Amino acid sequence: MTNFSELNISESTLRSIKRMGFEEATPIQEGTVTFAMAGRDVLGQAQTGTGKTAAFGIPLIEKIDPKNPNIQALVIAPTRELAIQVSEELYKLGYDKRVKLLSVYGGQEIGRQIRALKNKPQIIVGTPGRIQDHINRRTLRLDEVQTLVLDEADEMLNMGFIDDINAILENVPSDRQTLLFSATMPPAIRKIAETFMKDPEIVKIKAKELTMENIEQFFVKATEREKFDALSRLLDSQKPELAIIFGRTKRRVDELSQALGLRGFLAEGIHGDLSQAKRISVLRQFKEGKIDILIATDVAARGLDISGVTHVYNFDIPQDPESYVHRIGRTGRAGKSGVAVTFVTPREMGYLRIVEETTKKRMTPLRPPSSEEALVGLQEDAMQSLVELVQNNDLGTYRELAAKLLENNDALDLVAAALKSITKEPDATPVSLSEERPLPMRRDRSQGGGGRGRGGNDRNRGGGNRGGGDRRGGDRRREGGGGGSRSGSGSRDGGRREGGARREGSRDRRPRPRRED
Ligand SMILES: Nc1ncnc2c1ncn2[C@@H]1O[C@H](COP(=O)(O)OP(=O)(O)OP(=O)(O)O)[C@@H](O)[C@H]1O
Ligand SMILES: [Mg+2]
Repeated sequence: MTNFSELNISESTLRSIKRMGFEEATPIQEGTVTFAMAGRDVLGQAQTGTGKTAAFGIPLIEKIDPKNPNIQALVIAPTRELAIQVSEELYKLGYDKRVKLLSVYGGQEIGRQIRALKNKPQIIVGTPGRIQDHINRRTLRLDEVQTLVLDEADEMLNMGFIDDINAILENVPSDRQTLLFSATMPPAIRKIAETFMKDPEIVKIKAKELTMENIEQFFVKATEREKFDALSRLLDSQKPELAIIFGRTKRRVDELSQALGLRGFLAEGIHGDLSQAKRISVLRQFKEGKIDILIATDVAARGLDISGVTHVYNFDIPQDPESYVHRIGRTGRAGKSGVAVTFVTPREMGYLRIVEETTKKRMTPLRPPSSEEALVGLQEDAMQSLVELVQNNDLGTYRELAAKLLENNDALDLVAAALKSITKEPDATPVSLSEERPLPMRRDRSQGGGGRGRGGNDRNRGGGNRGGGDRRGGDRRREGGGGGSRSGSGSRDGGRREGGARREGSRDRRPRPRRED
């Protein structure tokens, strides 16, 4: 690792970096900063959680002329949450230079954004739909933009944002510098690079595996019906500090959060049908540890940096390996360790193997504890805490109470009763989840081309309405934003697609909505 001071970075930015607590530059930062500060376009790939934001953020901040009141840099991100997070990181990086910055995304009142735009921000971070909306309203002028960043460009492509991005770029000078980043580089990214970039320098951090080594990866083979009990026993035994559970559809997320709530877990769901305010508040509670389990569709999988996520559970195996990489990458960030557990039904095993081929890493089979084993584990915890209390030696008046109890009771019975009362016995409250249809049988990635085989027939095969799920999650392009446009924000985009729709309720055969939705 290299010290930031060796990278020709100005004093003010170095001060900001230091304040952020970064000591040494990560490899992607070293490579990107060097090439980007020399004016080159950069296509950057490095594993999840390795600091790609600052990798583009530092050269971007360095290039801003604080005396120039125009918008000099534009950062486009696929989801609202990510736009907010990236703008926070840029704000910190640009703090000492007094750089002015604004984030614009769907679901937030557009009038407020228009007023804020009049304050002459120098950097805009936003989601594609809302940026375009501002361009159409002539409230955003991009003709002085010198740096363009596409964070998670392949995801934006998957979400169907290509037209929006093309339209945005028509308003950005062609002699700009373009920086493009992701942890995965599926084939489609090459097309984006050719379309949007000039002779890009590819900064690819070589790693044996696509996923981080410090994430332990397991899989649990279980039928659809067994999955929930297996999950709740695993949560009891693994006791994650903060966990993210990914589900395939919005319905799934809602049902899982209710079911986990019934079993006494502090869990909340997040997906694109929730209002923006709700999404932000759930994320905040999770970051503050007020809830310890976040259940999400892929909306949270891209780029979100929440420190302290110890476990990621894929309650439903993702359809494509790239999603897997981004999902599990929410743990094991910035050098920390993490655990990822993927549930897979017997007929989905082919998907598991495809994921393993892509990541070049085998997952270890894991058998969740039986309910008896789970009970034993929890009883051991109870014993441990009793022993610790004894060792702490501050039982005060409790000793007198104990002496009184011992006058009329058997000592063994008393200790057993104390243990029983503090053991958190596994909660077997019955819950009902609608069954998700397993992914179609598939043993190879023959769809090629688009990297994730968008809209492939097998994705829709066997469609039909099951348990009402399609009514809620049927439109894969709308995930992430429906709430925004319907909540009367006055925006045509309403953030309609921001948030990772494509895999949610994708069994609907309805044609995709046009972009005015
Ligand atoms: N040089 C550094 N030293 C220490 N911590 C760092 C450094 N650079 C970044 N970080 C921290 O590491 C975490 C992950 O960074 P970031 O979100 O930029 O990762 P990423 O590579 O973009 O991941 P993803 O692929 O998931 O988007 C952040 O909390 C960030 O503040
Ligand atoms: Mg990132």
